[in-house]
Amino acid sequence: MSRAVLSLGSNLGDRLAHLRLAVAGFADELVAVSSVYETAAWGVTDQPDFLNAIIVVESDRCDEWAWLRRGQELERRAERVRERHWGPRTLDVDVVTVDDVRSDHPDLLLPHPGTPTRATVLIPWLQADPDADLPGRGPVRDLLRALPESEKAGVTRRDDLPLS
Ligand SMILES: Nc1ncnc2c1ncn2[C@@H]1O[C@H](COP(=O)(O)OP(=O)(O)OP(=O)(O)O)[C@@H](O)[C@H]1O
Ligand SMILES: Nc1nc2c(c(=O)[nH]1)N=C(CO)CN2
Repeated sequence: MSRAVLSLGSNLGDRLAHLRLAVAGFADELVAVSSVYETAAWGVTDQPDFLNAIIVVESDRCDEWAWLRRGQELERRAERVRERHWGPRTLDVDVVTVDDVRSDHPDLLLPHPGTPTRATVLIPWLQADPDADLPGRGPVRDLLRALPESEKAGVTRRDDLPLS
């Protein structure tokens, strides 16, 4: 059995519809789903706010590469156009972790290297799985506690935007 944590993001077009498309694409494998969070853009900051969420999925038919391919297929279905690094996108599906798998292959870095510093990942992940652990780095709860308040301030839970 393979268990993956996937980060969903959208800041173009109908953002909620794009996240819902991703959740529907993993409907048969869903174990946990966070709320939707509205988040100020990090990295490239002159772009619209994102909606972000975390889903936890499980299957005995997927390995880490299959989870990546499934996410990329959903990005294509959302008509994502790659224009700019860290730029606006209809749908981003990042593989945050797959069990304890470590990978330094550039096409699939695991755990996803941005995870420890991204409140946009850690906050919804902790909600979806209060016992979450980032392999090699420890409890998500502790990583989140270590982040500056300024990083967390831009992350707002939006329970008025249900994923299903
Ligand atoms: N853990 C991972 N999850 C998703 N894509 C990954 C991962 N590790 C490496 N990649 C590679 O990253 C490339 C796409 O990156 P993308 O344009 O989505 O990056 P980004 O989302 O803008 O930035 P970031 O990865 O820092 O969030 C793909 O070629 C994909 O194979
Ligand atoms: N708030 C927020 N900002 C971002 C995000 C994201 O998912 N949320 N993704 C990016 C590229 O992956 C760049 N910036």
